[in-house]
Amino acid sequence: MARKFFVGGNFKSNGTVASIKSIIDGLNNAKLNNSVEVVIAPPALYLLLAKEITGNGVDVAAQNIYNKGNGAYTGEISAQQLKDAQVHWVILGHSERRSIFGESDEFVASKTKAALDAGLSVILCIGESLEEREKGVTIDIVTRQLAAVAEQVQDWSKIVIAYEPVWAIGTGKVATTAQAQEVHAAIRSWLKEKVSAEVSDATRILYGGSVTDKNSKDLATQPDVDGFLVGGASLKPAFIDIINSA
Ligand SMILES: O=C(CO)COP(=O)(O)O
Repeated sequence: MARKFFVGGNFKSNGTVASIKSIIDGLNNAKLNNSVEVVIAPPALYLLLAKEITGNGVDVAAQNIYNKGNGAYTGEISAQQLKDAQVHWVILGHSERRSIFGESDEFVASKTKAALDAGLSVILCIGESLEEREKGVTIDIVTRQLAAVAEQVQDWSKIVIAYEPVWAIGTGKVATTAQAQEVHAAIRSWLKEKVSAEVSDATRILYGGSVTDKNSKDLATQPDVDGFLVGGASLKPAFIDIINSA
């Protein structure tokens, strides 16, 4: 089955009203390949602004939710609130959430379940650290992260997986096309074995970690690379070339 190429822009905790308007203006005025699904994730404070001004077929994602509904959870945003604000996507399990904020595989899985239950679509991030790669346990780590989700989630139709090796995030050290393809293929086999052949075939698997307009074309040639989750370069005009590299 043909999987629609997907490019996400994770702005992380970057931007101002002015700079986010200017990035979105750039996207609105660009000629974007319409066979690519594009989703940008500004910081939560700017989601409504982004929703209001983003056009050109580009959608908007949050970078996180809490796993409970509305209630006494100071500082958190619920899946229901995103739904109410017509934000249809959320990034979950990003390595910065896992490592800086101590989110466990189970917690990420419970947030994924909460998001799906509310009708949101999820960009689910997984990936190994440098130490884990050097120990040769990359596939064990990513499949452990996926297995935690599979314990709480049956329907994978609204999940896009982003493989983001931690050692490649924000370091300028991009995975080689072979390294990316090897892990993406392993993720797809795992989905086939543990979920279903249909889900394995249909699920988009994005690569993330130092993607730029210089390396995106090569990475996009790999059979199991169905798009990108872009950090730093999503804040720059080069993001448009990355979108169009499919
Ligand atoms: O973490 C990332 C996207 O979620 C990748 O970040 P960089 O593209 O800045 O390496």
